[in-house]
Amino acid sequence: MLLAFDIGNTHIVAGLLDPEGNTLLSFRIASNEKLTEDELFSYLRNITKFNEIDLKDVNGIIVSSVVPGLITICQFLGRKYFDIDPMIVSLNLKLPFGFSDDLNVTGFGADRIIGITEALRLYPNKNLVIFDLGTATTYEVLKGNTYIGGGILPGIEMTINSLFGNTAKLPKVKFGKPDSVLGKDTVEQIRAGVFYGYAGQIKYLIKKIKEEIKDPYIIATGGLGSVLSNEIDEIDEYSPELSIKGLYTLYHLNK
Ligand SMILES: Nc1ncnc2c1ncn2[C@@H]1O[C@H](COP(=O)(O)OP(=O)(O)O)[C@@H](O)[C@H]1O
Ligand SMILES: CC(C)(COP(=O)(O)O)[C@@H](O)C(=O)NCCC(=O)O
Ligand SMILES: [K+]
Repeated sequence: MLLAFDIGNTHIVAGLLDPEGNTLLSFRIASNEKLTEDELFSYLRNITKFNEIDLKDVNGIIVSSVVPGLITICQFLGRKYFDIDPMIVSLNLKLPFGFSDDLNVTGFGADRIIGITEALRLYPNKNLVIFDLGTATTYEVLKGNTYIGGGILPGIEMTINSLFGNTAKLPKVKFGKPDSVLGKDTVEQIRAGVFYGYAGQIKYLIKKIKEEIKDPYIIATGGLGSVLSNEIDEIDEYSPELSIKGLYTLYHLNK
């Protein structure tokens, strides 16, 4: 059984996958740099116990992280509780894709590597666009199995938080599809502006990307992707498990 960690700036998504790559369990905990390996293990132990999964069956660990400090915690956990040195996702691993020559990929996010890896396994013969809507939103553009470029923009909740944090009178609102673009009070007007404004940003980005590559298949993932994907018909698929499955695929490519 593979223990996989997808560590983002808001959440750690942990997954346990069987030898065939089926997800037996996945859970989320807050990305907190003060987390210790003992706390992480206690979450893991309690949640697997509740789901009647035996941690003794863990025979591999892989970690994708965009929070450097939390990589170390996963390494301590692997060594202390499993006697396993976790595989760390980076550009040094064997990847199922390459980068076009004009790119400088220094510091390329590990979360982006695993999303691309899984999207390519699912759709090996298509031009691909992957939107990962998390703390930040990223998009990746692939021509066949060559990464030709992408983008990064503030995540949806970051947009809401910055509106709330930088104004005296605006409340923090919950992201979601409002009834109308015409908000009838302050809260509805924030929800309308953020929801349709963010959808518009993604739609325009897709329009511009389609000027660069022909007939791309467009996948969205990330915690904030589901409600937005339903609104944007250019998005072909919302795949919440893309990252965790990408960790399984990458692990077996490098084991
Ligand atoms: N099951 C869930 N529980 C809590 N938050 C969720 C859940 N699914 C999605 N979210 C939303 O996803 C956001 C985090 O998305 P995620 O892709 O995990 O971010 P990151 O990878 O940047 O840490 C949270 O801010 C939350 O709004
Ligand atoms: C852009 C990101 C912060 C997104 O991470 P997340 O929203 O999952 O927390 C992450 O991919 C990252 O730290 N990237 C490094 C810079 C780069 O990929 O070029
Ligand atoms: K992410």
